[in-house]
Amino acid sequence: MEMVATLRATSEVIIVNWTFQQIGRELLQKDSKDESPVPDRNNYQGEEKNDSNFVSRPEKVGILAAGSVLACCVFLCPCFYKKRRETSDTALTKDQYTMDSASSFEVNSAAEKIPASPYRVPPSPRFSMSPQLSRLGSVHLNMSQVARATRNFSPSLQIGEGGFGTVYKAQLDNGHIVAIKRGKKEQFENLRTEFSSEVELLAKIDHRNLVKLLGYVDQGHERLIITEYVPNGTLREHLDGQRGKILDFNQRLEIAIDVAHGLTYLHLYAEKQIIHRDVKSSNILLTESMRAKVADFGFAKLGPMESDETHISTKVKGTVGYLDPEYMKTYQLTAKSDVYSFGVLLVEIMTGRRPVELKRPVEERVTLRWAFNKYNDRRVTELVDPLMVEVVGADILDKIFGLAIQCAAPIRADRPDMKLVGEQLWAIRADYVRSMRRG
Ligand SMILES: Nc1ncnc2c1ncn2[C@@H]1O[C@H](COP(=O)(O)OP(=O)(O)OP(=O)(O)O)[C@@H](O)[C@H]1O
Repeated sequence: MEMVATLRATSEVIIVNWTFQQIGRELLQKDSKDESPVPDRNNYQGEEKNDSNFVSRPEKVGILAAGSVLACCVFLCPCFYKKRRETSDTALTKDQYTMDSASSFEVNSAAEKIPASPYRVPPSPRFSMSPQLSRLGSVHLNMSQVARATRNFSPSLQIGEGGFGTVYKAQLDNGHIVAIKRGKKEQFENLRTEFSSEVELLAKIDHRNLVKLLGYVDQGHERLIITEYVPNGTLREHLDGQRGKILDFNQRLEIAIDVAHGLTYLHLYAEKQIIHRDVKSSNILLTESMRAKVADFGFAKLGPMESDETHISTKVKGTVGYLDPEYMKTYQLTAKSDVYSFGVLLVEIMTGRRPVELKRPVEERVTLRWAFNKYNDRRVTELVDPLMVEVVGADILDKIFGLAIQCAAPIRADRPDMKLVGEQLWAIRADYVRSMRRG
């Protein structure tokens, strides 16, 4: 495929753990010495070396993740080492797709260089929203109204739990159903950034593929974010078969297109560019008609402000397994980091597999790498989620996996932008519909 033919794998990707950066580097360097060059099936100039940390499934953790990631690396490096020796003659870049641990995390690194913006909340011990923000959102509640709506934060109304806090389904006095995210009290100080980030960014966006902010409460020790309620669970739950009917191929394609549209809006059409930084299947919520909305802007960040700036330098945040290796290595964040995560997500949507599955045979544990191998061997039909009943033509699958792999290219310059990704997915869907009509 032409797009994939442009892939270049040239950077050495460094392990997640900055606290133990040096040790991690040494491990990886030792490991990577045994790596064979990795030509892609078309034109892959594989020199990429990557990190090798495994955990079983994505979950948000704090800075301690760095330590656990290193621990995983220490335990699992021998597996990689062995594997690489065993398969040194394969025509595949092992290291390119080894970004594999799966916890959300953040790491202190280079100083943040985001220019001041009228939307950013200045740090303050009491943490209050700017006057501008306090007028945003169409739902204005005080704490007693919130208590009524959530029946005093009744566990029976709890619909989820994340790094920021607990999410409740709530009914307002006017009958509207909303989701209320309540910040964890014990993380009061840590929440300041995440809360302000989420509120500021959500307040500025209005797109059918992005979860809408309706209001917020910042009172005493309460941090509450009120958003539209999206009733049909997360994409991950659907892929796991926890929500009844298994997603068919067309639904999966449409979900991918919706996510691409939501991200395109954030990157290109929002008042200021917004980089989500935590694109993953558990942050994609589905409506009853199976349309997708991107949620959870807790890690989102404004993109470069000046036209001559190519990136912002900032802490590494996100979920391991979906994290852009170039961002991890350089601390340089661009919209292409979301494109990388989207590539991982697209593989997940089509295969049903999480980015990292430790219970699999070693060569299948990193889903992206496994998919790349199959793609390279022209065996894409073996990648399709076995729960999906339809038979999809190899040509269509080839295009989808080719696009996903292009999105997850190790070098950001090789990744398409989200707008192009959406267009490509549309074209693939049109091909698919035509092929269905032909029977
Ligand atoms: N607007 C919403 N409508 C319906 N359900 C929601 C909504 N927002 C969140 N949820 C549910 O609550 C769960 C927790 O959401 P939250 O964004 O707090 O955490 P997360 O994304 O799962 O984890 P983390 O923030 O640690 O990455 C989601 O997985 C989802 O099931």
